[in-house]
Amino acid sequence: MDQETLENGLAGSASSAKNFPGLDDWRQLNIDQQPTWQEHPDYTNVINELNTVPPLVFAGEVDRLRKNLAEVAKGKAFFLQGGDCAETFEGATADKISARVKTLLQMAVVLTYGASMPVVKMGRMAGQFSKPRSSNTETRDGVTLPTFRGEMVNGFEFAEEARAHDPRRMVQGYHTSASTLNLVRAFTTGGFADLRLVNQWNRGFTSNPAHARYESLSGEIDRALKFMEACGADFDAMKTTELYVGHEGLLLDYERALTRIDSRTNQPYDTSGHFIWIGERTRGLDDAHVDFLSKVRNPIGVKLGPSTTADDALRLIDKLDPEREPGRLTFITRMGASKIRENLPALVEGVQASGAKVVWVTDPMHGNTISVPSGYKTRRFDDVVDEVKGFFEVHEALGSFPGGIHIEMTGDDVAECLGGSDPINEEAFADRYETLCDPRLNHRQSLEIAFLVAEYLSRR
Ligand SMILES: O=C[C@H](O)[C@H](O)COP(=O)(O)O
Ligand SMILES: C=C(OP(=O)(O)O)C(=O)O
Ligand SMILES: [Mn+2]
Repeated sequence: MDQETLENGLAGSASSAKNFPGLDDWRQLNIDQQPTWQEHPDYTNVINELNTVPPLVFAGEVDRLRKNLAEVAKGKAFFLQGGDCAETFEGATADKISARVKTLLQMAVVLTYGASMPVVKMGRMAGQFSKPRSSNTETRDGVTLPTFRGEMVNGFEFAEEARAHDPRRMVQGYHTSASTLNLVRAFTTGGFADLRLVNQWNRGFTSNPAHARYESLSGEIDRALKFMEACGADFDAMKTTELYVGHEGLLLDYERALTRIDSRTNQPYDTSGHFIWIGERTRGLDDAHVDFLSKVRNPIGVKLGPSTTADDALRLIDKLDPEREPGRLTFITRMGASKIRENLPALVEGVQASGAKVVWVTDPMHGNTISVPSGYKTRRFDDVVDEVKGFFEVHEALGSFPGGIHIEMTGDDVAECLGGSDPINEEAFADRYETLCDPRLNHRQSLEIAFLVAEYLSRR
C-alpha cells in the first residue's frame, strides 16, 4: 500500500464487511423507529446496491475528527454542530447548501474568537434524511396515514402512496448525500471559507441596528484580522477549512450497508458520515442502535433527554467507549430550559467520578419544542438561549468543559422559531415556515446564538 492510501484510509472492499464479527448482532435485538419495508420487492436489490457503492467519507477523515474531538474532550477546542432537522432531496440545491455552509462558517469564526480555541465544525448534512417520531400515524380530517419519517423512508405529502415506506429512497438519499458532500468539500476548499470574507459577512450581520449589541465583538475580530495581516500572517493558509458531516444513525439498514472495513486497520467504519449519533428515542442500552454503533470506529454521539440517569450515562460509556478514548463519545444533552439546571449536574458528576472523558454538547432545541394554537411546532429563541446558558452555568459550577452546541438551523430567512433580536413572530409562519419536521433557527437567529455563546466562552 502506498503512503497516501495509508494516511487517507481508503475503505476496504465491501465484501470484507460482509461477515465481519459483531456487525450483524443488532439484527437479533430490539429495534425501534424502523420502517416496515422488508417485504418490499426492491428491498434486497437496494441493500445489495448500497453494499457496493463507494464510501461517502474516508476512514482517515473519521480518524482526524476523532482526534479533533479528543481536543474538545480535553477542553482545548469547541464543537459546533448545525443543520436541518430533516434534510430534503429538493432542498439539496447549491443556494441552500451554500447558505447553510456560510452560516456555519460565520458562526465558527465568532466562536473561535470568543473561545480563543479551534472550532470543530460539523453540518447536520449529507445524510440527515430519517426521523424518529412520537407517533406512527398522523390523522387529518378523519384520514389516518403513516407519519412522515424523513425522505429516506417516505414522502411528506399527505397521501397514501407518498407515505408508504419505500427502500428505494435510501439510494436517492445516498446520491443526494454524495452531491451535498461534493459541494461542501468544494465550498470549504475553494476560497469560500476565506477568513476575511467570512468576517465581512459577519460585519453585514452586525450592521443591522437590531444586532448592534454584537457590533463591538465583530469590530474586535475585524481589528484582530487587520493586526494579523499587518504582521504578515499567511491568509492563503486560512482560505480552506474542514467541515465534517454527521447525522442520526437511525436507519440501520442504511448504516450497516454503508459500513466498510478500513484497509489500514481492518476495523469497520460507517462511511455514511464522519459522526453518527444515537437519538433520544433509540438509546436503549440493550437495543440494536447502541449495539451496532458500538462496533464501528466513528466518533459516536448520544442524545440524552431529561429522563436520563447518571447510571444510564455510565452504562452507555461502558458500551460505546469501553477503552475510555477521548473523542470517541459525545453526550448531547437536550433537557429543556426548565430542566437543565436540575438534571445535568448528576450526569456530569457521575461521569466525572468514573474518570471517563466524554465531550459535552448542548442541544438547546429538542427539549424546548412547543405547539402554538395555529398548529405549528415552534421554539422560543429565549428558551434556546436559556438552555445554552444553563449548560454553561452547570459546567462552570462543576469544573467540566462545555464542549459544544448542536442546533437545528438553516442559512435561509425562514420563520420557524419565535423571537430573536430581529424578532420572528407567529404571523410570519404562514409564508416562511418551511421545515418538514422540527423548527430551525434562521440565518440571523443562528448568528445571534453564536455571538451569545462567544460572549460566554470569552468570560471563561
Ligand atoms: O427531530 C426530532 C424528532 O424527530 C421530532 O422532534 C419528532 O417530532 P414529533 O414529536 O412531531 O414526532
Ligand atoms: C430526533 C432528534 O433529536 P432527539 O433524538 O434528541 O429527539 C433530532 O436531532 O432531530
Ligand atoms: Mn429535530
